Amino acid sequence: MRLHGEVSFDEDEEEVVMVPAALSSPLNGGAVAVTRLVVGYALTKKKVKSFLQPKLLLLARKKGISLVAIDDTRPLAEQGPFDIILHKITSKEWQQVLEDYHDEHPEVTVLDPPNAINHLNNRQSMLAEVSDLNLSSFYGEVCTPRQLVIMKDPSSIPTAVAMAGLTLPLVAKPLVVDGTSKSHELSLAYDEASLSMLDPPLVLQEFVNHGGILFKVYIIGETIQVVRRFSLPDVNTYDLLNNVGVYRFPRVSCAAASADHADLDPHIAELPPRPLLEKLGKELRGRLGLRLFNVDMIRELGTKDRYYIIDINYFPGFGKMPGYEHIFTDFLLNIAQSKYKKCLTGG
Ligand SMILES: Nc1ncnc2c1ncn2[C@@H]1O[C@H](COP(=O)(O)OP(=O)(O)OP(=O)(O)O)[C@@H](O)[C@H]1O
Ligand SMILES: O=P(O)(O)O[C@H]1[C@H](O)[C@@H](O)[C@H](OP(=O)(O)O)[C@@H](OP(=O)(O)O)[C@H]1O
Ligand SMILES: [Mg+2]
Ligand SMILES: [Mg+2]
Repeated sequence: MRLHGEVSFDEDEEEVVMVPAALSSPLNGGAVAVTRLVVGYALTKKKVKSFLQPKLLLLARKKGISLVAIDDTRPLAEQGPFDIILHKITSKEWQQVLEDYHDEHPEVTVLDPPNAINHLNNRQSMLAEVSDLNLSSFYGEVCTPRQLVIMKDPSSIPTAVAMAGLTLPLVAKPLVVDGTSKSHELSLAYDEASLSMLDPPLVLQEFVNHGGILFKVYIIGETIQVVRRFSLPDVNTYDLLNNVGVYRFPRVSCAAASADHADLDPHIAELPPRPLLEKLGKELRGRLGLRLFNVDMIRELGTKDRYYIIDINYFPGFGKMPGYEHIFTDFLLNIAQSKYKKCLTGG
């Protein structure tokens, strides 16, 4: 772990060494460590507004964490030094800058590695990582809806869906997830013929009735927090028989408005069991190689413990999580602590 090297003397003439937060114990020679953790961030304006809220900035400062904006008009190598780089920029140029920087500075923690994030930028690879989870001994079964990727030729979609045996209705989702509003333009298709009106590349995912409530499972390192959100309403047989066509629907479930206090059927609103979420979080961190993400999970209507993962988001709207400022600052400090311990033990 690199010390930040700023040595100064406080009023008691006690040597004070500016070091990363991990070095919170007294240094040899009696110098008292004044801890400081430098976190460089590369985020969009929208993300800075939603994530770097005053309560986070204040608490970070109290905990000795400096959050420093990375200037994308200057070479990254001329900025810093950083202990951690936090980012959510999708451009290939930025990914290359970050990878080159990390080659030169392996001691800097990158949250999260671009090649791991890329898995979530495609709705096929996103769920491929979780299609074979075997968590049934942990209070429930977690799977993914059947889906079909369509790369081109809209006219081929009805036949492809019939051949794949997918059950209507289907949710049509852009294949690429790149942070643009287009990647969130979803539609619900009620009949096969109408599918030829869709615009590939896309993924067609079987719609699973789930009582109109979705569970957002936020994961920050080893911390897991689940909230309820309003979701699309169920589609019953009558709806299917009396509707044709493909209908765009607005972004649902990412609104901050939680459904946690709504008057809901307990069978629908009951949260997934904690042991299941803990096991799921551990599995996904390992499989995805990520520490900052959330999972959209639904419970199939009428079942007690059959869950579907329908979406995974990198660095989502943590600012909507109750108490996120405490969770996130502790997460950053824990990274520094574990690096410091590795330094001490040569681990
Ligand atoms: N297979 C499905 N079955 C039932 N409902 C679904 C399914 N897929 C999506 N939905 C509904 O559509 C909403 C949006 O889907 P999804 O989360 O995949 O889109 P998104 O653009 O990635 O959203 P965000 O990233 O903002 O969470 C879900 O919150 C849920 O309400
Ligand atoms: O925290 P939830 O409720 O899940 O909402 C998030 C969405 O799931 C993400 O898809 C958004 O990220 P992108 O808009 O970059 O895809 C993300 O946008 P953000 O990165 O601007 O916060 C959030 O809207
Ligand atoms: Mg979602
Ligand atoms: Mg998403």
